[in-house]
Amino acid sequence: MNIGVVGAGYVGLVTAVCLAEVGHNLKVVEVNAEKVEKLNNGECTIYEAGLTELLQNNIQAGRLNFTNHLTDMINDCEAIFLCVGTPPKEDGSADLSQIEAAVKEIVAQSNEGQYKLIVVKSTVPVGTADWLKEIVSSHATGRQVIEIASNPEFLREGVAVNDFMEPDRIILGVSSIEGKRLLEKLYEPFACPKIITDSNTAEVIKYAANSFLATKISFINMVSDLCEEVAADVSQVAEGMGYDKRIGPEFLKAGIGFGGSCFPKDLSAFLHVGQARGLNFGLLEQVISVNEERPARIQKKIESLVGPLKGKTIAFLGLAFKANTDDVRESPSAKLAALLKKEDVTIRATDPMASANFKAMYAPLAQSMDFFESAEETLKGSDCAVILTDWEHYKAIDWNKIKTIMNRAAVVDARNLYTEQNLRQLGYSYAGVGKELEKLEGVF
Ligand SMILES: NC(=O)c1ccc[n+]([C@@H]2O[C@H](COP(=O)([O-])OP(=O)(O)OC[C@H]3O[C@@H](n4cnc5c(N)ncnc54)[C@H](O)[C@@H]3O)[C@@H](O)[C@H]2O)c1
Ligand SMILES: O=c1ccn([C@@H]2O[C@H](COP(=O)(O)OP(=O)(O)O[C@H]3O[C@H](CO)[C@@H](O)[C@H](O)[C@H]3O)[C@@H](O)[C@H]2O)c(=O)[nH]1
Repeated sequence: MNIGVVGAGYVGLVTAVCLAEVGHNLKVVEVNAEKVEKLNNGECTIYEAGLTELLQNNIQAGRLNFTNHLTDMINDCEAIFLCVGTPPKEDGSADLSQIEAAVKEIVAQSNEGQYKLIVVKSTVPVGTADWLKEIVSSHATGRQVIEIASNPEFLREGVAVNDFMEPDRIILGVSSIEGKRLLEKLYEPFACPKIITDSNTAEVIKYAANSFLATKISFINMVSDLCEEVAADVSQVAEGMGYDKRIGPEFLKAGIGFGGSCFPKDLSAFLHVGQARGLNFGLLEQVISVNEERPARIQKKIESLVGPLKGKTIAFLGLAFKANTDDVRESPSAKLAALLKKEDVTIRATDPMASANFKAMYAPLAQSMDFFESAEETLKGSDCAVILTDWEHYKAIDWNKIKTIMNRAAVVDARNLYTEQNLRQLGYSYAGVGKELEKLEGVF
């Protein structure tokens, strides 16, 4: 099938590459000319495991290309996926201006008489597809046959290719037999449950899924605070809860809280959607509030190990909002850095993939920080190491050697990457999240 994608960001690029991989012909329109040039040369614009190889293979196979102009692709494609941004407005609601502009452009450029399905993959509030249908009918000049469908995306950054190729489910919010048939044919190569529904239901599924996952995280973070008070171990609490099939083990890792381009913005938007209808969505307010307190809690842990912060040097291991991505949107590291800078702290920072993005996105803050390539270089002369991103290779750091180059042997492990006993045996003062095992040492 000939398919178009609007927006070559994290979702658009992965969608296009993966749909090309299963045999479709993809044309991607992206406003950023630099991205288009790089992508057509087979250069991946995001760090995502396995993506570069698939990008290059599919360009070579002639199934994938990128352009700056909608006119280059619009009338060849039966389905056009919208993968543009839906960032938060100041009041927390979703800004749909990129979606609106893209739909108006598609309508303006579409040939008359030709059926076209616009598929909204961006995360949008309930009612968006219906609103877009009104825009289409009020802007269509003649006999364009343009339909809107909703197909929310559930991929996670870092494992996006795998998530796209082997999804847990596919949600198809459609309003006609023609739209349903087209999407079923398009997704035929994917063997997973497919839920065919209306667009309102599809839109609610996406926000509800993200809000539920974020609720699990804030719940375990709340419990982890209690564990610290009563000398219990949150990792074992999560394990003990997770074996219950009704709860499940995923998304129960306590830490510095959730970040990224999705959970914070989608929770705010879902809260806004509920409140706008006069409903009690206070549960989500609490989920957000627990999450917002996490960086300050980590700051307190640093203080508990090194004393007053003024004039101290703190080493940040990790700037990405989680491992295996170069994305720093809503990164907890930026929130902690802003708090520590108020205390006149020197921050030395490193990340294997995300330093450049961090410097670009948090320019004024980043200018007051020092960046290094390796963890070892970053830790030199520091008073405390803070593990902020759960990069696997941080597990292999030789902390025995590092002790000799740090100013003080102290580690705050905001991701519970290490076992406290090991670091304490090496002579470190150590604080994880949700475990004050010092009190239990010698018992187990
Ligand atoms: N990032 C994720 O993991 C993820 C997962 C699922 C859903 N989503 C949702 O998908 C949407 C996109 O997210 P993202 O992370 O890919 O965003 P992004 O900012 O990485 O990418 C959006 C891209 O669209 C381009 N763009 C904007 N308007 C355009 C237009 N009119 N024509 C062509 N290109 C245009 C931008 O230049 C940018 O490259 C959001 O609604 C997000 O909530 C994101
Ligand atoms: O047990 C956990 C799991 C995650 N996190 C944090 O939660 C955030 C989000 O993690 P994750 O969900 O893995 O990353 P995203 O790539 O943001 O993916 C989420 O957001 C996407 C955009 O909507 C959805 O498509 C995905 O299904 C949804 O998992 C990160 O800061 C993680 O460090 C925790 O603190 N504890």
